[in-house]
Amino acid sequence: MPNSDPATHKPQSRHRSTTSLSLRLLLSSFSILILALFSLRAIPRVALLKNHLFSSSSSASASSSVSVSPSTASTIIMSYAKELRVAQVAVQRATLLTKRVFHEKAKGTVDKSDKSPVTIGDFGAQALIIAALRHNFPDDAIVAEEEAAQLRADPNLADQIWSLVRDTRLPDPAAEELLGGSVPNLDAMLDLIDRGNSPGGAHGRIWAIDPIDGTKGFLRGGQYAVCLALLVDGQVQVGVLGCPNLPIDDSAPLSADIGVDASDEDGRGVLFSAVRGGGAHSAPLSAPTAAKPISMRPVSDMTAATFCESVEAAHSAHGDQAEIARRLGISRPSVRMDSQSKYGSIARGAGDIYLRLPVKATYQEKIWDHAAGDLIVREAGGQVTDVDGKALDFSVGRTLANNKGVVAAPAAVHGEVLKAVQDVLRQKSTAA
Ligand SMILES: Nc1ncnc2c1ncn2[C@@H]1O[C@H](COP(=O)(O)O)[C@@H](O)[C@H]1OP(=O)(O)O
Ligand SMILES: [Mg+2]
Repeated sequence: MPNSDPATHKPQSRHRSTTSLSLRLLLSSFSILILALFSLRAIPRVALLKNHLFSSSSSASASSSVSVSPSTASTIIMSYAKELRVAQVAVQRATLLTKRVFHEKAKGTVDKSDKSPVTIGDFGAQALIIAALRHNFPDDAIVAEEEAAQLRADPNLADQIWSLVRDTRLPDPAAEELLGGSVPNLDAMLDLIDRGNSPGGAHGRIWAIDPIDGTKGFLRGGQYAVCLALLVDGQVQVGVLGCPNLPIDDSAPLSADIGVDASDEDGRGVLFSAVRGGGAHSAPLSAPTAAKPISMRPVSDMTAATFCESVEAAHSAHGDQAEIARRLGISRPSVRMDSQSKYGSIARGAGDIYLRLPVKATYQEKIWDHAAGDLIVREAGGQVTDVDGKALDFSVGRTLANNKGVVAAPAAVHGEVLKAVQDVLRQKSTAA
């Protein structure tokens, strides 16, 4: 029996039935595709699949980002939309506190057990960020740099921090409400600070916080950053860096003196953020939602490249880094600045390369010093590895125990930079 049109009961032509069959086939394949896309979207690890499919093989196991269409990027960002929003606003609020301390002559500095400095700004910012995370994601683990033991033994110091935490509020009531509002009292503040004691690891959701990265820069009046990242099963999925003393303007040149006598006035204060697979963005620190995409600058002429390094010679080997730059033919002097501001600066193409060669063989980098910056650079088109060409491994605890040093550069030239790093290190070990 030929098919008949139910409306007219007239027999349909063969051509029409073939067309409708193809149309049905086309429609069902389309629905399967849509269903597949939706189920991927339901899994926050859609980006992981994308990175797996497209990951660069130019340098060992390091992964770098690839460009995706704006609609794919926004789908990926949607997977972590709440985490991103909370992280951005939590960092913004914490910088309101750090900026107050930055302008004080006395910053309530004490030495930690490892002799590194910590200020009332570090403790206060950590309390505010953890309060926001606990309010929104009570089941997530937290790895944060500071602990409250010293404050419990020093009520005067604890009081100074409490008055800062109590009085720091975002001007936008809705944003403040998103973060859960004020911390109730001093004891609650101390407990919050101590909530950052997770051992880290390869499983589950773990936030990594450095409340003031570059404390030495903060004390000197240089660059510093408030850093927050979300790791899921050991992979960085969200990264946010608040840099109060960097220019808002992504195209502002990286002046040689950017790391000294910094200020947070006159067009300064930038918020970098990234969601894995969704690209990297920057926004004024005062307006986190006004984010614009950023990308690394292509390096067509290595001699004109700008490389960034720590101010502190104890944190990275200036001599080795100068030799690497010489081998690469880089003619400009390095730009020195404290903190993960270096990652943000190369991610937006103000600089090109970030080198962090180990000074002490035994030092293990901390995950909170790199997680956000690593993702932001990779999402801006960069590649980040250690000196052996391995991707930074955030899955082994509070430190990057499987890595030595950091080499961050645009993906296209990372191999060339890494080769220079390895040549210099090989030469040094042969000479020793
Ligand atoms: N020997 C070291 N090598 C590398 N990084 C270090 C060393 N000692 C301290 N750091 C860390 O360097 C970070 C600052 O980096 P930068 O030099 O890029 O500004 C700080 O978080 C600091 O950690 P800590 O806070 O424990 O002192
Ligand atoms: Mg730090």
